[in-house]
Amino acid sequence: MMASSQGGLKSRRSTSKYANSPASSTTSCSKYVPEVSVDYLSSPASSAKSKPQHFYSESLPLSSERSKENVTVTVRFRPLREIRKGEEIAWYADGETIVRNEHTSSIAYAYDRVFGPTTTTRHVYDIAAHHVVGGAMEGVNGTIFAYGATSSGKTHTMHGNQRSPGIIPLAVKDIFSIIQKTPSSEFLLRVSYLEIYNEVVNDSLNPAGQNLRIKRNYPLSWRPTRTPRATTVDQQAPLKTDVKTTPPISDKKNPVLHNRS
Ligand SMILES: Nc1ncnc2c1ncn2[C@@H]1O[C@H](COP(=O)(O)OP(=O)(O)OP(=O)(O)O)[C@@H](O)[C@H]1O
Repeated sequence: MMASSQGGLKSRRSTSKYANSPASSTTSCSKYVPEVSVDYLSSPASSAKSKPQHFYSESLPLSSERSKENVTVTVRFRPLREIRKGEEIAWYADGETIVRNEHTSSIAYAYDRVFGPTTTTRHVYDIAAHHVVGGAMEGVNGTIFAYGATSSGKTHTMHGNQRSPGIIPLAVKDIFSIIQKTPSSEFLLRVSYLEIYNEVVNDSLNPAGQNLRIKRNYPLSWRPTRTPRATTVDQQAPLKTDVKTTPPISDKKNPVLHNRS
């Protein structure tokens, strides 16, 4: 299953948040546009093991025109390859918002959006993710993450391949396209790629960055009065994938990764 959220303008050059297994990217503008971030989360859903093997659920944000909610959940069915092994369809997409049980039709669940097995990742992106990326470029925090049982299609959806790029490459393409169309602004892009597996955080881009410690980006003495700020994974060495379109912005709040030792 995947879920996404959007909301809350970031303060200018505020600390970005990370904590994902596949990827996260942060974009900020050094002029008047506040720092924006797009985070991707995806992890094997151990709790979802009880689900039928062929049930693929995934959530992504819906376009703001379609939903006024800040958090939206969508489901994407992947093609049932297991049918060759005798597996049967247990759940199916009944229209655009309902997942219905094949055997007991009265059992059904409603989501913000349901995508059938023939839906392309591009379509999923356009409907469910594009507006989060656009919002992030305007300073609104956004998160898109995939959640689902093993082999349900999280990697296919988020990462994809050359023929069918996933949400992450499509988002990156959009981000650069927006940057190109905004010559009056300067941008700093940061990308980190982390894996969280069995409660252990590893930097997928740096073999030395294993078993990382999760830190908070506010002092322990400080207690949030309203919305808590995000917990971040800090990194000791500069991120290998920094893409700079301007001289780096000096920001003491930028995260630093530390090995857990
Ligand atoms: N929408 C889809 N269309 C076609 N093939 C798909 C689709 N979704 C997933 N697959 C295929 O199903 C298989 C499992 O998908 P994938 O590896 O993305 O699952 P996963 O959820 O990332 O699994 P794991 O949690 O074990 O890493 C892959 O061979 C993938 O190519």
